[in-house]
Amino acid sequence: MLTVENLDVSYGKTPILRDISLTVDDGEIVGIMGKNGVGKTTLIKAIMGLLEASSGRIVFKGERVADAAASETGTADSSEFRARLASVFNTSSKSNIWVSADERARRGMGYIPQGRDVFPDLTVEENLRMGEGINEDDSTIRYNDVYNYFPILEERRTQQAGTMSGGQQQMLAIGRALIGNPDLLLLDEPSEGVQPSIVQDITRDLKQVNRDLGTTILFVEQNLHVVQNLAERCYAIDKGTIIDELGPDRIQSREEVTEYLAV
Ligand SMILES: Nc1ncnc2c1ncn2[C@@H]1O[C@H](COP(=O)(O)OP(=O)(O)OP(=O)(O)O)[C@@H](O)[C@H]1O
Repeated sequence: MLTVENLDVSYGKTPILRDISLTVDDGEIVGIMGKNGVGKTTLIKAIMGLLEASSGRIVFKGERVADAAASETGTADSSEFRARLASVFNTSSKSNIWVSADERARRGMGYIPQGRDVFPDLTVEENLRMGEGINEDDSTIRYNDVYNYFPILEERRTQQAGTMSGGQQQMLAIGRALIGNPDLLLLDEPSEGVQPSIVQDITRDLKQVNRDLGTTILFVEQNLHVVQNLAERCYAIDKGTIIDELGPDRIQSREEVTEYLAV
């Protein structure tokens, strides 16, 4: 479903992610855990196409959606320079394949940002409708699915999203992504600002979505419960680099997991 190879991402000249490689198989639920500020959001945004890589590749469903050849300095500036050189000399640059976030969404990536970004003044139903149009299949089925997983959204269909709790807004953001019929759901800290009992509900619902619809899930988290109860496999990230990969047995070890989390 997804392969990330040797990805570097910088903000201006400040390198943030270094040599990130990971894979997510079709139908898998994979977590990326790490403490505050280690680069989790940066990674998920780069996969979604909201940030450009300075080097490395991202392959989604067998097609490259980002490919920036390795550069000496590893900054975005040098890849721009390479692209300019390629155009001056009329050579085809192997680097700088870049598929926009919109197009990645059309190809099947669904993104649930940190903080959810629901439209506070729109109703629940209007927010869900924002997920349409990405994938033009029969979305009636998807609405039924969403209301089935999150009955509270059906109850509150006409309520303004901004008046709902953090957990309900998170359900709405997941529902909005599901309306687009994604093959891969990318979630940025789904537990943030959500009370613990609702975190458990959301974890259970995401597993159910994965089982019923076959949706592949990649999430970043620093919440122990979510990591242990949602991930089938997990990468640990620190200072912009992947430092460990944990299988199911190690994920169940509280000591092993907490070592990588801010608890
Ligand atoms: N727009 C930006 N410009 C410059 N530096 C940034 C920007 N956004 C984030 N950073 C820096 O990049 C690093 C990684 O940030 P990122 O948000 O990816 O971490 P994170 O692991 O998601 O953290 P958190 O758990 O707090 O959300 C941090 O040092 C942060 O200060």
